[in-house]
Amino acid sequence: ASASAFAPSTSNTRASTSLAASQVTRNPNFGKLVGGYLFPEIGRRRNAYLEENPEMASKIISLGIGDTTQPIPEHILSGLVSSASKLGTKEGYSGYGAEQGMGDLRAKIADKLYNGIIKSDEVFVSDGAKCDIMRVQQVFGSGVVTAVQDPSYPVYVDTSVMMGQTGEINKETNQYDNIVYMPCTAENDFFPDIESTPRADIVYFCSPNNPTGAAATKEQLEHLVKVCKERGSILVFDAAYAPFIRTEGVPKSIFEIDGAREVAIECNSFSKYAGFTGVRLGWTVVPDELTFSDGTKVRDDFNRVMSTAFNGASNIVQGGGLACLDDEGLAEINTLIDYYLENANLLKEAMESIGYDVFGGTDAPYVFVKLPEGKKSWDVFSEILEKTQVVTIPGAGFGPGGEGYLRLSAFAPRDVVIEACERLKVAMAK
Ligand SMILES: Cc1ncc(COP(=O)(O)O)c(CN[C@@H](CCC(=O)O)C(=O)O)c1O
Repeated sequence: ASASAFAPSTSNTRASTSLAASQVTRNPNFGKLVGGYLFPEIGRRRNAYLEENPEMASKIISLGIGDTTQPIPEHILSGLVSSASKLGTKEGYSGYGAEQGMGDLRAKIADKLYNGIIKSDEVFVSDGAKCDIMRVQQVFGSGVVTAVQDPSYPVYVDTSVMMGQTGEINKETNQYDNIVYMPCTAENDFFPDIESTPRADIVYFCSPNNPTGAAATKEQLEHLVKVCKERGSILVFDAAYAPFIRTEGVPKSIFEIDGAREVAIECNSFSKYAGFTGVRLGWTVVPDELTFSDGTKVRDDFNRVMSTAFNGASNIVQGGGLACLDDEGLAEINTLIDYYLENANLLKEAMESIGYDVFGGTDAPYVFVKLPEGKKSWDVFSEILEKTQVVTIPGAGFGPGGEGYLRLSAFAPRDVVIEACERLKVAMAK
């Protein structure tokens, strides 16, 4: 069992202390969430293990959370530093900026990353793709039906629950009522048979995918856009791992697909491009043509959320974003991504060498390992942690479709990846 295997998060337990309870009724949607968010739960279990085994602290290595580890390269760093230094001068100081982002950064994203197929005023600069997913959810509200790939990044489901779009979780299936789960399996190359799934208003689709590592082909994305168009659905395309795509012809943006402007929003991020996971810089593209059933523009409502509930991405960080998109910055990004892709290749080869079926890891920083029949991923997570002190992510944490798999992330330093491969080859040998 996936979610229910989590320790009940504090938000699910009634206050048992003597503190005087407020008279405020709790938002019932938060009570529907089962357990805590996946990644803090991984950290909790890691810490619980270390509490029991303090002597293992120096041995712990992580192939868990997809968090970058390589230092920010020189040119990109100079962008951050010079932006910060400017704030110390009269002529360079700036306060609140446009909530939608600096005009020249919006223009540079549209130009350098979309070759002009997107207009700069359709680009909204933010503090990250995860944050924008919740902002997009706020635009859609509680009255929509959401579809997700299964397995997928847990934020889509959890924010749908928080927004009141769902019923309770079905303890048998580990699926929330009123969410459409689109199975992504080894049998369908981790691309869902969309026609066979019920219509949803909003379809979240991540490619290259977290956790499976599958990068959808042009034909697959053309089909996805076509079905969304026919059904009047809005597609939220999460392209946070686009820079990892190296296979010729595989789209890096949904807007490479004809017709996407009428159906799609794209969330993206500098996190994995440039090691900005802690710097916090992302963007969302909402095309002018995208409208609701009453003809109003989705872009206008997204802009309303951004201007009402957000005061813009940091001016320092946006300076770093501008440097990322210089030729020197783009070259540095390529070098960083190559480094992580080599790590992914090492992980893939190591697990295949001991007889596992391994998916992803080619156009993505995640390797998705098929476990032996009947093995539960949370059990394997614990087994590996205890035997090898390597932190991984159980597939069940990404939805019921992830059960029976393990996600390994390629973001650790090279020597750590090599060490982890050696330990896993010993401990997981069939
Ligand atoms: C598909 C996807 N979208 C967005 C993000 C986050 O983008 P930001 O721009 O950094 O907000 C992640 C990071 N997922 C990582 C980290 C865990 C998390 O974001 O909760 C992971 O899956 O390990 C992701 O996997």
